[in-house]
Amino acid sequence: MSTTETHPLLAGLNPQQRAAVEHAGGPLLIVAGAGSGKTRVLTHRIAHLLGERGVHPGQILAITFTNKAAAEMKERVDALVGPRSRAMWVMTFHSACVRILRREAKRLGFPTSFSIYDQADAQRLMALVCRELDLDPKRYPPRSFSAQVSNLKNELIDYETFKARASTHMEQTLAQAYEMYQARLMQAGAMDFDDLIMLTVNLLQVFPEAAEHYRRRFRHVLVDEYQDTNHAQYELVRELTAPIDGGAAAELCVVGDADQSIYAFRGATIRNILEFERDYPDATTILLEQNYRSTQTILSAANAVIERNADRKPKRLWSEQGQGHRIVGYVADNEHDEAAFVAREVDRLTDAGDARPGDVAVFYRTNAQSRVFEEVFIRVGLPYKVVGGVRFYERKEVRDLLAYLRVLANPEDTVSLRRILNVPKRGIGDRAEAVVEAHAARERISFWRALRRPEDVPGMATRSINAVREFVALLDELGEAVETSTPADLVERILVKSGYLAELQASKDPQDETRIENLQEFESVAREYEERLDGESAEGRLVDFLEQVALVADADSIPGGAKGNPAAPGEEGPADDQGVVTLMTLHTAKGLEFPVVFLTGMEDGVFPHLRAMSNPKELEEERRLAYVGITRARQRLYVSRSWVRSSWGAPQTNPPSRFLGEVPDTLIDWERDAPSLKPSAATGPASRPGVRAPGGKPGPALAPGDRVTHDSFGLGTVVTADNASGKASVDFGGDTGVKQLIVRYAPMEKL
Ligand SMILES: Nc1ncnc2c1ncn2[C@@H]1O[C@H](COP(=O)(O)OP(=O)(O)OP(=O)(O)O)[C@@H](O)[C@H]1O
Ligand SMILES: [Mg+2]
Repeated sequence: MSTTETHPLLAGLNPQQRAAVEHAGGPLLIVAGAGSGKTRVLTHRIAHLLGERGVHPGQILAITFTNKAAAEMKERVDALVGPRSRAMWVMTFHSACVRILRREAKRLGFPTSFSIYDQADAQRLMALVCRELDLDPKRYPPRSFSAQVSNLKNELIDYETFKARASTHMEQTLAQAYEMYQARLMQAGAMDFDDLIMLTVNLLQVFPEAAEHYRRRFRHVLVDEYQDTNHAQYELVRELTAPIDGGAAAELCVVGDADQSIYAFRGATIRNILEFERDYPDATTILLEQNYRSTQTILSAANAVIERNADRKPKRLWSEQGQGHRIVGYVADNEHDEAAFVAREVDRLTDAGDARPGDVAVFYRTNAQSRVFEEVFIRVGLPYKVVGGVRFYERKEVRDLLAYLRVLANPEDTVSLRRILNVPKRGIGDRAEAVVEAHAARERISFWRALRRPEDVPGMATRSINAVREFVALLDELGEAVETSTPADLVERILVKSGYLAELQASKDPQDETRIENLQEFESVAREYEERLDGESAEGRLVDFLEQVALVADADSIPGGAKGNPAAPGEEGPADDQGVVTLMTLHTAKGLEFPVVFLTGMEDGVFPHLRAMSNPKELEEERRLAYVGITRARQRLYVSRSWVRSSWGAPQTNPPSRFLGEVPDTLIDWERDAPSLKPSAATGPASRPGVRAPGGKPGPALAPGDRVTHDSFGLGTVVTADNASGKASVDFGGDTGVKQLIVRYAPMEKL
């Protein structure tokens, strides 16, 4: 590679990558395995468009899958081209659609300030609809209806179409619920997440002027993680890149890896990538084969696993990074021991100067698995953050506050309005709510309009009428402040004027203290939003603020992000920062990379997920998820499983994950390949050299019959104790029953 004539932008790219960056004209598909630089090609391509081809940033639409990925891509482009990147749309499908729909909402019969219902809101609304239709929740579970409607929308099937072809009774009932659900959304001036995509596609299909506008605007459309687009998103891309009158279509560049498709359950279809060439006959395809991320050992493991999937184009990734470290395996006694092992290893790596906490990621299959890691990490003082999962925006108090804000932005938002009707308690009970609802339905007026004239509602008690009047007056008063206040000031006003804060402050429940902290935290979210406006006035920005919140509150939300936690993991982190360990699900890990990765819970029934084990198709999806997990690691990979794991509070033993068996033995060093808990085991991990306890503090020596007191479980009696392994089972009686504890980590004292 001669560097003398190479533009700096193109240095650091291999010939295939360079070709992809320089390609001009027809559609471009880049298919390649993990870590081969697909995302890097996208960012460099954008920089090249701006720098070499005179493209204006406003003409670029770059789509990523998660907010996190969008933020990272923006950062990378920013580093390459500077503040000019601001005019560019680098965002998720959902964010891009919101932007389009805000401008065009009127055409579709929605107010410009339409609300966005996330999954929880959508499920709530569906539950209301099912109740209104008098459906037996056992036979017609609202959650399942909500999921099915979501699937239909991902396939761009509206309720009319579905109704016309519904044949079974079940389908007809679903069609009815779908129709009413849409009507209620429309009345509320709200869209759910799937509507954002579907309605944008509708808009582009039904209004040629609108379509023309966006096709002329976006001359370059780039999509990362294309393998995870669903049908609706696929159509959206097609619409945006259709030829314009008397001109050419926008340039389309998509990158993806069929082996990393992990969202089939959300309607993503690998078809989109496998058949791109058929759908876009003049497409150019570029393959990338060199992996720049991982050691050969890690790649070999990933290749060995993914090879088991049928129907895939074989490809072999190679790396120039050498074999590197072998994979380290660990069989834990239980999930606490597994977490302790991870904590210990992180300690060891940091002490040895081999890694910083910020270099380390811990992956697990389901959100719930984070809790034990959190507990153990807190106990040993290992700093961490959870990405996704523990959802700040799903906490009750945060949702209540959001509901207030949404009602102020749009009082027709009935779901939100009903949520806060009696929160804090103000004497508007279920009965009053029900009569208002019935009245609204009879008079064909909105809930809000009915609420404004409580004296007209038949069957309302005088006391309720007064309570409703006060509530309406409160909203009117708050509503007057919307145009003149900043979102953070509005938050404060709501908390004070509604009495919400006072109620929490008066409470003796320690949980309510946490609630207050969360509300404070929310206020800082609003303040941070205002700071990001860069001097622009924040007054009257409620709708814009809510939109941003709705989007981060989506599946990949980063709760810690609101607190300004250390920046993104990996190469982008500030150099002087030790960072913190990142905990996340495998799904969230997509597209990211870390020097050190722990793949935990490698057990059949956990990963692969129990649900997937009897279904070959789903099992293949789980295997792709394993491939995603393994290929996040740059230098070191750990795999662990637990001998016993509690499931619904009861201990359960799972066989090792079949994916472990698919990794060649020669690649793994088992630090421990059997649990220490087996009845006859005389020596435990504590007695082994090289296995240190973090903190190193031995627990109290226990014997059966000893009395102990535990911070959470209270008084208990030791049933069995194995002082060599440091494990004990303790009977706490009552609902708690017998618990398996690792004595040195348990917040427990011997009496
Ligand atoms: N030509 C190159 N020279 C040096 N480093 C590279 C090159 N191409 C990519 N890399 C580096 O390799 C790593 C992986 O790249 P990138 O994240 O773009 O891969 P990807 O194909 O998008 O992976 P994934 O499939 O996991 O999304 C990054 O750290 C990137 O900077
Ligand atoms: Mg990528």
